[in-house]
Amino acid sequence: MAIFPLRIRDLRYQPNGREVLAGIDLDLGDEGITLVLGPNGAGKSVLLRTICGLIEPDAGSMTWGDEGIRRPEQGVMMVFQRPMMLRASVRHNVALGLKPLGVSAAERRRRALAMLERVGLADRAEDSARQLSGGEQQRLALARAWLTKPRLLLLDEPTASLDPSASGEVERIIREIRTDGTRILMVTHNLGQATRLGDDIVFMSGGRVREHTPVQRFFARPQSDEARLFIQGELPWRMRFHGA
Ligand SMILES: Nc1ncnc2c1ncn2[C@@H]1O[C@H](COP(=O)(O)OP(=O)(O)OP(=O)(O)O)[C@@H](O)[C@H]1O
Repeated sequence: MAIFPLRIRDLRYQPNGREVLAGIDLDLGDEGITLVLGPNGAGKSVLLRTICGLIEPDAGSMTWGDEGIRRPEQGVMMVFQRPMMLRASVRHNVALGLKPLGVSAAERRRRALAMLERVGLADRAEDSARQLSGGEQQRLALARAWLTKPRLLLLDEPTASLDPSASGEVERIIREIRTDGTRILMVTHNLGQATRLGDDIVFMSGGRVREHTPVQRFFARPQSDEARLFIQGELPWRMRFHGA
């Protein structure tokens, strides 16, 4: 079942009256990597969690595909900045996502090992997942999501605490996942990474989407003063937290 285009209209999340999402409008087609940029507290993580179904919005609509499905039953996965690792081997942790899909144990093992090859963790397959470094855990989490062949993958700052080499490895895997046909929506604070990976940029502040433009245009000719100041690293704090 087609889940794109995803159409988000006037989406609001207001816990205790606080406007965390203040009327999000966003359209996502079925291809590419969209990077979500914006200052701390803009609502980027909350938007991803809402799209994933982890947060119930207070108002607005989110419809998937031309049939306007309210929530797809499968095909949407999210990887967090600090991924959850079961107290089990790397291989078991990767195979985890296949269990609910009814894949046999032998096939889960085969596919998990093949996937570990692709993310450069084959030699760690039988090690404890919790002993992996931060970068390796992030690769494991990407492998776990990728194995389920999601249509949409939501990534919340996947390289936030990684060194440049580990970040580069994660970026390579993200590109491969995209080439494999998965649509990606990813939050980052790394503007270099946004230019390397992104097809388009969603710029958020104050719980709203201020711009949604192709990556080159965003950096060459930002439409709003806020985006221009953000790119220059000069967005004043009051705009960061309260919107324009
Ligand atoms: N359940 C909640 N109840 C109240 N406030 C919340 C809740 N969830 C998030 N917030 C607040 O909403 C704001 C937006 O949070 P969010 O984590 O989405 O920001 P962000 O843009 O991802 O920021 P950062 O770049 O720092 O990760 C924050 O001020 C956060 O404290």
